[in-house]
Amino acid sequence: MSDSTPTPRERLAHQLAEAVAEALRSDLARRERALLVVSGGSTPVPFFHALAAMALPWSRIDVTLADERWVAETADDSNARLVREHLLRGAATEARFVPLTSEAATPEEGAAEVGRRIAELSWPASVVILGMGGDGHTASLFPDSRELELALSTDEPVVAVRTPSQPQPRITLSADRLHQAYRHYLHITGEEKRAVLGRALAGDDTRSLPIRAFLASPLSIHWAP
Ligand SMILES: O=C(O)[C@H](O)[C@@H](O)[C@H](O)[C@H](O)COP(=O)(O)O
Repeated sequence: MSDSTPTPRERLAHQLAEAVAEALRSDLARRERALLVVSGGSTPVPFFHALAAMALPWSRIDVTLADERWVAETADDSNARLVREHLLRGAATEARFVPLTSEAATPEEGAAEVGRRIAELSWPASVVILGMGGDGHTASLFPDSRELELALSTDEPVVAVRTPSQPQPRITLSADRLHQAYRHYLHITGEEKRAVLGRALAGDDTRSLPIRAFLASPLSIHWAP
């Protein structure tokens, strides 16, 4: 295989970027603005690069996050920083990015303001991109979070989340808000996550594997080894 041959994960990233770009174009043919909700972590980076290179009317696209760590945008683990560095570049800098943090010291104090900001976007979203962790979490819906029940049941747009397995306090779009989209794409890679997804598909206890909150409605699964 020559160096220029894309890896399966690179091909996956490009195929997903093409699907998302087509979805955005289709929605923008009938509405003034379109909303794209993306997840953080490491998996999305090649997808962000591929999408940023797509020819789109970026000035008519709003981008926000499925969740965020309550850290400054200068922090290494800020999802807003990840989006600004890897997606909002070139023509895509014209997109309107709406972050999930505020000046408040904690997500609990900032949730009302962030919730108002999120609620003002052009819902239903055109696309929600979900990732998944090895524990079956998606966004910041974690099995060991004491706010999981609330995040799965509230109609508030965002929920402040404290999770023993995570070093930072977080804020997440609620499951109800994440469901308010025309399309949901799950972007995962590797054998471990394929096995987790297989377990999730074989059961129905959402609290143990929160990704299950999105398996009962249309979900386009994008996986590469
Ligand atoms: O803020 C985050 O980390 C994400 O929103 C989170 O839900 C992510 O999608 C999974 O943790 C998978 O992360 P990786 O892509 O790094 O495996």
